[in-house]
Amino acid sequence: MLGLFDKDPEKTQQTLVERERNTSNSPSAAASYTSSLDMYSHDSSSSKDLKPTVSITTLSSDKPSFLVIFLTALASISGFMFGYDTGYISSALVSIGKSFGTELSYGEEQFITAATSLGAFITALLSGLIVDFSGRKPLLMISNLMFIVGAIIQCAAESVWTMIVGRFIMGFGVGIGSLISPLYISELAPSRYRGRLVVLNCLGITGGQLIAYAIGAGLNHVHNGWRILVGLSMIPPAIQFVAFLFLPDTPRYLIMRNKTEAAEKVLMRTNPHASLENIKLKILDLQEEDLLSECKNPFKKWWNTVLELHRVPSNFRALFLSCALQAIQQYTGFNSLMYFSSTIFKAIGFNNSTAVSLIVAGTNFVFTVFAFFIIDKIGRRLILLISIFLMTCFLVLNAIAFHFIEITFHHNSAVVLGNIHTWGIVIIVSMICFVASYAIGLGNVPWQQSEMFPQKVRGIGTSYATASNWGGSLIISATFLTMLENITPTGTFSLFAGFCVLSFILIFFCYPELSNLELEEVQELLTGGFHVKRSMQLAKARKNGAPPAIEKDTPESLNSV
Ligand SMILES: O[C@H]1[C@H](O)[C@@H](O)[C@H](O)[C@@H](O)[C@H]1O
Repeated sequence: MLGLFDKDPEKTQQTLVERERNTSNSPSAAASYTSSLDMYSHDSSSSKDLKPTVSITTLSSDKPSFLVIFLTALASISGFMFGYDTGYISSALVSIGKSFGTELSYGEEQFITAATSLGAFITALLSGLIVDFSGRKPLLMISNLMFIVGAIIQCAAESVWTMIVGRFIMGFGVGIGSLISPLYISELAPSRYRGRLVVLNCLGITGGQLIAYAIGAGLNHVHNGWRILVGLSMIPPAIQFVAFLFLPDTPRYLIMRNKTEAAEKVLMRTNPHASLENIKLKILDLQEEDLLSECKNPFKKWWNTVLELHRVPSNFRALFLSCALQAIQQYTGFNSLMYFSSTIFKAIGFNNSTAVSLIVAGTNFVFTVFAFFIIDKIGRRLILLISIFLMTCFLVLNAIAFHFIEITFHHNSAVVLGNIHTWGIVIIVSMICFVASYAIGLGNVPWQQSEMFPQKVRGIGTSYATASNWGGSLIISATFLTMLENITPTGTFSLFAGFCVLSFILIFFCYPELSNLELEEVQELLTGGFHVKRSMQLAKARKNGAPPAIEKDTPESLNSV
């Protein structure tokens, strides 16, 4: 199972025996920090009988240390930039046109908006290929430079094409940040708080969108106000860049690069209450997990990793689930509201569209805060199912309400025939409820993607998933208005509702509960099946503080869901 056992069985045996001894010699440490989750048959009483075993060291069940919270907040600046840069464009578009001499055409507006998603799509894929060589931190710092260069080009832009180039380069930063920030956070976080800490990054995204909308509304009537809006976006990446000059990379990455001492230092600083003994055990866990990737030629190493992502069934299950969740997040239509809410609300006769956009972004933010408090308690699976069930209900309500409103859509503008009436109110209320339902679950859980992959394929696996997100975002933003025109709003929202129903079924049968598990445990869970039932028992046991009672698994029991 782990490469360790294939390569040097004697050393392996020695290590494991030593670990057994360490743990039993120090019962208090073992009780407070260490638990052994043996997913496969193993008789610990006799070293001769040791078989492949995963022994997971839980460093601490305490709250995350100050350093972990600080690093999470700092990494979440990337989330903020993601939100701000995708958020400011809707208000900037209103005034940009006049600065370039003529009003922007519909196509130009689409290009300017989509350039960022396209740039993000490209770098999300590319940075996955290099993240295990370059490190997490340097890539985040490169994304900071791209944010700044992109913003400078836009601020100075005198033509549409310069603007598009600036947005495209900024998109490079968004793509890298959206991949690396949750990865960095989840590799540092204690397992019990991982969900919440990754949601902090989502709070950054939704907060960034809200602030961009608010500042955009404030600068609406200021001459060249959009340049100020874009200029302000340079401050957060500059702060992140300088701070990261002095801060560490993740222990998991440092182990991959054989920097054991540096990893030990980081683990000690991020887990101040853990004993040195347990830190060393944790390092052994991480080294065991990394052993298979020992290979001198970097290209071969990379290629082996790609092969392993696709060929090892547990990795492929992780890939399937993480890409599916990101695609579901986009294809169920939330961003159509984020980008086009003013168009929709104008269509039903509600003229203060800026206020409505602010309400949409505000609801998204407030309910992401709510998700922050409940995600590790309720669990990702249940919260996702509730979220998608509610989204379906509100989408259906929306589709019905639109059926009773006469609207004609024509070239990015909509004309409502008649006055706003009861059905208009139903649409506004159900859309806001739809946003709230999305934000408590589907808006966040897909970004927990890093936890599904073992260390070795985590970089590439999460980059596929992030690219699925940006690909979906690109497609929805490019087709939504066309869909409204061609298949009517009722048809469009029914289509999104249909996606929701399919997604619900997929998640119900395939998505295991991963909260409270160590990152190293998750891949074991995905071995031999999705193990949905088993995952729920395991997560519950972990939540209650007790290491789960391990029964001996046979291949058959592992195959049962
Ligand atoms: O998780 C985020 C968040 O929900 C944003 O509001 C949305 O615009 C993004 O597309 C999504 O990935």
